[in-house]
Amino acid sequence: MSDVIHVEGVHKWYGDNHAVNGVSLHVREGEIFGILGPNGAGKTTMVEMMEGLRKRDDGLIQILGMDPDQDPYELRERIGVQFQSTSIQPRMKVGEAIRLFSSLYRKKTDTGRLIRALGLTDRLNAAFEDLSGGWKQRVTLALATIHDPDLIFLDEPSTGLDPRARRELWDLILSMRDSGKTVVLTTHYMEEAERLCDRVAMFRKGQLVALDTPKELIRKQAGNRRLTFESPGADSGRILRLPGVDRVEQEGELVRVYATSLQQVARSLFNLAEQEGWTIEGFRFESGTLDDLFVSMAVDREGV
Ligand SMILES: Nc1ncnc2c1ncn2[C@@H]1O[C@H](COP(=O)(O)OP(=O)(O)OP(=O)(O)O)[C@@H](O)[C@H]1O
Repeated sequence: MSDVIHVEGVHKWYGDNHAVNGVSLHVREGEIFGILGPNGAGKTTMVEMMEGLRKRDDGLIQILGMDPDQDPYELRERIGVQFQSTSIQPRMKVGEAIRLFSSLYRKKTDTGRLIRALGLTDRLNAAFEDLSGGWKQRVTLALATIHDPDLIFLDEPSTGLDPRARRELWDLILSMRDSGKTVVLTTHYMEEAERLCDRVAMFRKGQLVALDTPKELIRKQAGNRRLTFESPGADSGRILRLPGVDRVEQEGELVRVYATSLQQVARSLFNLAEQEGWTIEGFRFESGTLDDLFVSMAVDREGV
């Protein structure tokens, strides 16, 4: 598989703020590549430098073999960028928006097919502002892909959608990959990244701190597995001092214990409960999620 995106040692400063700090990564043809990180981590800056919307200060970026700072117009024909729904005229009808966007590109495509694929046939006469969140996202997806781009950038595509609309949108994104497109997706939802992404890049304070498949990221992360139980009397301070425990979370009666060796910690935990006279109910082992990884990375790096 060839690389569609090649980023090498890229930096961006806003005054003294080192917003992107020496990032290198490759995105392969036909994958869904996730970009994750807390607010202000540099995700938007990184993605917009790839799209040719912001200029880098240092390093190399090649998108489909082009330098976005040198060939922005050529690049625009080959990539699709999903705009926020707020950038579309509220009274514009769906069909009008599709015709308008289609006229902006040299490449002429079968818009009828796209309209059918996204299920928009019955919505062509609806004004954009009258659509629900899920339909608005479908329209912005149609507008981003109207010129049949090879590479599609999606920025938090499922924000504000209800669970059903989110799942439908995920199916659409997966079908794009199935048809050979490469998708770069920025998201705050770990579940979205786990479900959709072939590989995930985690950003923090302008740096790339991890890059792998969601499964490998979770597997490699020490202490990302946990055991969970309910107990009215559990003392999280005491549990944290048990050998092998990395972290303890307590929400009311619910306790989550993160550890590398869960078996050993489970034994000590039951002993502790017996000594201290508190009960353990609903005890279970749970495998880690990207959410856990995200939190533990934030904790590690903040030193909290
Ligand atoms: N146009 C700008 N001018 C000055 N500083 C900026 C600009 N855009 C972003 N920044 C700063 O650069 C850093 C990275 O911001 P960026 O928006 O790229 O992060 P992000 O990870 O996309 O955050 P979010 O998830 O909140 O969108 C932040 O400290 C932000 O305040």
